[in-house]
Amino acid sequence: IMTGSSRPQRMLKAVQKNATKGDPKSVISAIDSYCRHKEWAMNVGDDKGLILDSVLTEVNPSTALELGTYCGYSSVRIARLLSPDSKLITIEFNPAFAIIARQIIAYAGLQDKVTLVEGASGDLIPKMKEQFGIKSFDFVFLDHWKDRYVPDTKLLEDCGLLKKGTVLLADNVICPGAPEYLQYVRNNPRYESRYYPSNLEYTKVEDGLEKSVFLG
Ligand SMILES: Nc1ncnc2c1ncn2[C@@H]1O[C@H](Cn2cc(CNC(=O)c3cc([N+](=O)[O-])cc(O)c3O)nn2)[C@@H](O)[C@H]1O
Ligand SMILES: [Mg+2]
Repeated sequence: IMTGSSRPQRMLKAVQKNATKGDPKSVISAIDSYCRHKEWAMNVGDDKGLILDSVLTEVNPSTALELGTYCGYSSVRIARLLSPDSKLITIEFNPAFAIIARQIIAYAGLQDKVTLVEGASGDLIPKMKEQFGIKSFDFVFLDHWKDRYVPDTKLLEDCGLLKKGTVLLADNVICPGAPEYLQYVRNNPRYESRYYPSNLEYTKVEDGLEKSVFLG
């Protein structure tokens, strides 16, 4: 049996202790402060989070997809910026993480804007149209296993879930790195790609986000 708390459980405790219920901004800063000062965790973080915010504000998506929920930090960052009738679908296959993410998303008061689906992205993407009535996504945030970025991007294309102008934003393209993904989107006439330099969450290590616009 597993005893003691997990890192995600401690992160949730920090939110419950330091954030204000229904206030997404306070949830974000509670997690950032905990992960910067107490215990590192693989959230996109505050530095790259500002880039995520600015791309989201520019795109203003009606339907957004996130691959790799983890504890819900970026789900909260994304959902807080969505306009009233817009939705975020976030896919997470680790049930222990999903339980925590649901609580953190609910603590921020964003449960009505976020649908967390448990399972592997490769299995769930083909079900998006029929199960969730999605025609196409306006925005996709990739933050799951780095070797799934290319296959899942191809799957989104093949399932007709990308339309002209859909923006893909990929985390960790430098650290831990997603070299095949950079190769794929940068040498592909169907994408217009741009790199946003930053640093790995809560560290001075170089990392960044790759923004790729699907040209149809
Ligand atoms: N195919 C998949 N489908 C659904 N969920 C998935 C899938 N692969 C991983 N996940 C989930 O993403 C969550 C978070 N996650 C992300 C990664 C990959 N990301 C990293 O490994 C990472 C690693 C560092 N790092 O090591 O410095 C920094 C980061 O920002 C990262 O995103 N592994 N688990 C986990 O809960 C996992 O179950
Ligand atoms: Mg990441």
